[in-house]
Amino acid sequence: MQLQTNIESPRLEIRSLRKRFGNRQVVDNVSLSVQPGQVTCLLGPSGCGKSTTLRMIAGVEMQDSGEIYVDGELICDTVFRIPPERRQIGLMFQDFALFPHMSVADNVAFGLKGAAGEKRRRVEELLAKVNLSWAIDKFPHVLSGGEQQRVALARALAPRPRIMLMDEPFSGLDNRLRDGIRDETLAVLKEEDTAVLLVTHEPEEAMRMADEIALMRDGEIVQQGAPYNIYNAPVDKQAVAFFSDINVFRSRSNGALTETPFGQFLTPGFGDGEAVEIVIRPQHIKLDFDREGRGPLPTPTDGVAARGIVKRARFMGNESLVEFVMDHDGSELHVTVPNVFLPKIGTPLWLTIRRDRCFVFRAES
Ligand SMILES: Nc1ncnc2c1ncn2[C@@H]1O[C@H](COP(=O)(O)OP(=O)(O)OP(=O)(O)O)[C@@H](O)[C@H]1O
Repeated sequence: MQLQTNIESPRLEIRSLRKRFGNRQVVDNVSLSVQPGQVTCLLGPSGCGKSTTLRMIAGVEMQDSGEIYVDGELICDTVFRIPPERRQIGLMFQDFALFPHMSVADNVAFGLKGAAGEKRRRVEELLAKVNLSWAIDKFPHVLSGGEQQRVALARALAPRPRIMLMDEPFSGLDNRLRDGIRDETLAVLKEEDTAVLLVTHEPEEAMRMADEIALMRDGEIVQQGAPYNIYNAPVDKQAVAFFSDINVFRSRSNGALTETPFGQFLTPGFGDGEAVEIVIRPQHIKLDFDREGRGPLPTPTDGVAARGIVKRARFMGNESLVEFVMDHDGSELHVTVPNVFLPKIGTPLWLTIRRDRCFVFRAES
């Protein structure tokens, strides 16, 4: 059956999907949509319900409630259900397993219907797109991991799926290969105008691949938006921490202001005495030298400087990580500095925090 296309609607739309295993709500009220040629990443820690969401869309798992639409057509709710093989959805998983006894051409042609000549043309077209025309008559075992992955992509795309569901598709690959394959895969998927829902637990992968990120936690989508917004306007402390190491200062609001060793922060909307957490990433703390017990003068953008003593400094490749014990309360702060900066243990330095890069949250109980 050919599903009808409704131009107005997203290519994929899921509404309020829920799934429970035993007494655990594994997917809880998940809604999202993906447009053609767009990549949405479901990003979250292991066990948060990403794969279960994908399996419901693929049709291999039934939701307890909620609906799935493709181009505006209902393909599944709790009563009506189009079987998986008729959903025009392509799948790619980490263990993509090509058929070992079939040539590359036969692997790619596997899901294709129609005349032999037509099938051959589609196979050739896709192998050219993934730069594997030379491998058309080879068998999978003579190809590298990255090449096999590209064959798997060609195979999944061959029947022109309207949607591609990818579950950690690159995690089996060597680190050095991964970036190149991700970029090539993305280019081919965009060219084919496929809507992609990609599951990953790696923030770097989501930032690299996604037009939109849906951040998932305990079965729920806690934030959804462009990578830039998710990174720069996180909804809570955990959302900041998912993308990088964090520093947290705790204080209490008073008269819409919160005092910290780094100066005052505006905290409108917080009640008097309410606990506040100010969160900053290590790369947004600036360092300055100690001038006989004094630091730099306060500025409106950086607030007041506070002194810390170097506890440890390590070179990490692109940056150096310096750990401080702060004079004011003995707390530890982590700071990253580009390139090589390895002050001796015990060196006093002054820290200022970029106020525009701080996130102010209600303290979690
Ligand atoms: N068929 C099942 N029966 C019972 N529990 C299940 C089943 N499938 C998944 N779960 C549980 O549901 C939770 C979510 O699993 P899911 O695979 O969706 O998470 P995930 O976010 O994709 O994690 P991972 O990245 O580790 O695969 C897990 O705790 C898992 O053990």
